[in-house]
Amino acid sequence: MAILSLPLALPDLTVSGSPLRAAAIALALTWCLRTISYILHVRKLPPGPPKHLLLDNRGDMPFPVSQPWKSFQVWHRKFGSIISLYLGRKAVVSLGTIGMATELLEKRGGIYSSRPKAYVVGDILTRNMRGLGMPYGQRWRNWRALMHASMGIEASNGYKPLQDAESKVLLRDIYQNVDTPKSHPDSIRRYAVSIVTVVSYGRRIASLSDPLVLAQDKMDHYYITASVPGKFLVDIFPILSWLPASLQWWRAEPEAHFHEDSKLLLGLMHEVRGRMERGVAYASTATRALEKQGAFGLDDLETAYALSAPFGAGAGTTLATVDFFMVAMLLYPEAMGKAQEEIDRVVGRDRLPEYDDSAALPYLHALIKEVMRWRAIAPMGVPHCTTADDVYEGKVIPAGTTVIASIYTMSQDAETFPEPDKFRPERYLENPQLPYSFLFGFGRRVCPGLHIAQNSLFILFSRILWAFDVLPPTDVTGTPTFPDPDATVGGLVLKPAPFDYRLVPRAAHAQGALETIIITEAEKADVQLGAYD
Ligand code: HEM
Repeated sequence: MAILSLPLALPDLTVSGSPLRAAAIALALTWCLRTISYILHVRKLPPGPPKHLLLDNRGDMPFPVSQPWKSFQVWHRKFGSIISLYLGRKAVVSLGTIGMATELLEKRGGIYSSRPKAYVVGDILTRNMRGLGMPYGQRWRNWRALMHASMGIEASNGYKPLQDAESKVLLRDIYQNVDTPKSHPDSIRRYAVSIVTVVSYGRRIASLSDPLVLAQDKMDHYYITASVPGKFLVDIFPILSWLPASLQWWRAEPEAHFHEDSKLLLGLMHEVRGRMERGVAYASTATRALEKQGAFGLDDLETAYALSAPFGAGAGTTLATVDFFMVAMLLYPEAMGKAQEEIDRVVGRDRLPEYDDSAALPYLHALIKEVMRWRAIAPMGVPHCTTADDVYEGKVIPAGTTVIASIYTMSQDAETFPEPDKFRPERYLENPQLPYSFLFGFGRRVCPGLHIAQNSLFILFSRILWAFDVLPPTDVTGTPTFPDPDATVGGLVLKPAPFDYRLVPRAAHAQGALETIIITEAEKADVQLGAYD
């Protein structure tokens, strides 16, 4: 086991006077031992920016600390496709090519599939029961088996009727509000949220003010706030976690949230159990989990937390991708025109695009891939963590190292994607082997929701482009305003900085005909969706 990750023993509290004094001695001793182990390891790590004894590498970043993926790209160019650095006392290894990430995260997945330890959001706030951050091990395997059962290709196909109906409702929302384009993002969010709540609980969301949405938003808001580096000292100085619980001054707040969240999540799960007992539950991750709770090996609380994964990981990611789609359509109208031309040719004017049209729309598929590559919404994936020491090309990667797939660096690699900053769907037509799945991560932790996500993107993009032109807002003089494609907000998941767009019914459609199709289809969808209310 790596020295860096040795669970160092606490000094005997009974012989050192007061617990506080003992804790201070423990802190000092640990700090010394950690520093020694750091010096021993540092030369064996993969290359990277200079390692300092006291400071980490944040001060060396060529880009603002809030955009580490850009600094990683610069360092990959300078030091190679595998680099190391320090964030706090934590060794971080970044992988800058798809090949390298496949080699380590996939082929050596047995030791590269955990998540970095999170003292507050992991140990206290969620008791490590939220899937995205769950440490590798039996509980994660149980959880992941449930995710596969409810989001594999076949199960995902089962959600297509829902995505079909919800996207019709969305088209009507957009059509009826063309004059208030600022309402479109909320309409699209309602779509995305409704999909993940049906996936989790078999229950659709008709309005964003649904108590389920408000409660989950509140829960996720605290999770994100508590994850901000620096919010809790213990995440920077983990040895503080050795203090007796009664002295852990930071503990009360996340503990209280844990109890509140557990109540909410158990309540949502019991609601499904009740519907199952009454024989009115729609098939979902919850029904699958509860039908075979023993087989999945998850108790009630673990099951309740497992069911929260699609909301946390699936709504924001889909929305961010739709936002970048809008940005790309505004900046590259010729690509939008080509996709519309293909849709018109295949679908015509008398009906909406359907999933059955998928195979006949290669340009649209290329456009979806290019949106995701051009502005990767998860520029550093979700960090993995090693569970054993490893040696790669003579360099040591100790157990407990945070391992990042630098998806931004990969997606902007000019050798694989010439002129990477250009939005050019044609590149995926010219070379159908061009990588794309890396945008969903690597190895055993690869995104389990990727089929659901792809099905959503297909039906949303095809129908939006069939019905509307994406156009920039204009001022009183008619001058258009375009978004800056490099202005982004977020960290783990990126989205464009706030920007405006208009969705204008296409002139290609006779106005009355477009309205008739959109309204008639949405009315049929309302009836279908009644089953999920
Ligand atoms: C365009 C949309 C999406 C993108 C780009 C995306 C991307 C990712 C990435 C990069 C990861 C980390 C993989 C790794 O650790 O190597 C991930 C994990 C995950 N995603 Fe997605 N995702 C998307 C949509 C969704 C959807 C719709 C769902 C659910 C309905 C979902 C559920 C999850 C879950 C539960 C994990 C955690 C997996 C684990 O830790 O084992 N994602 N996703």
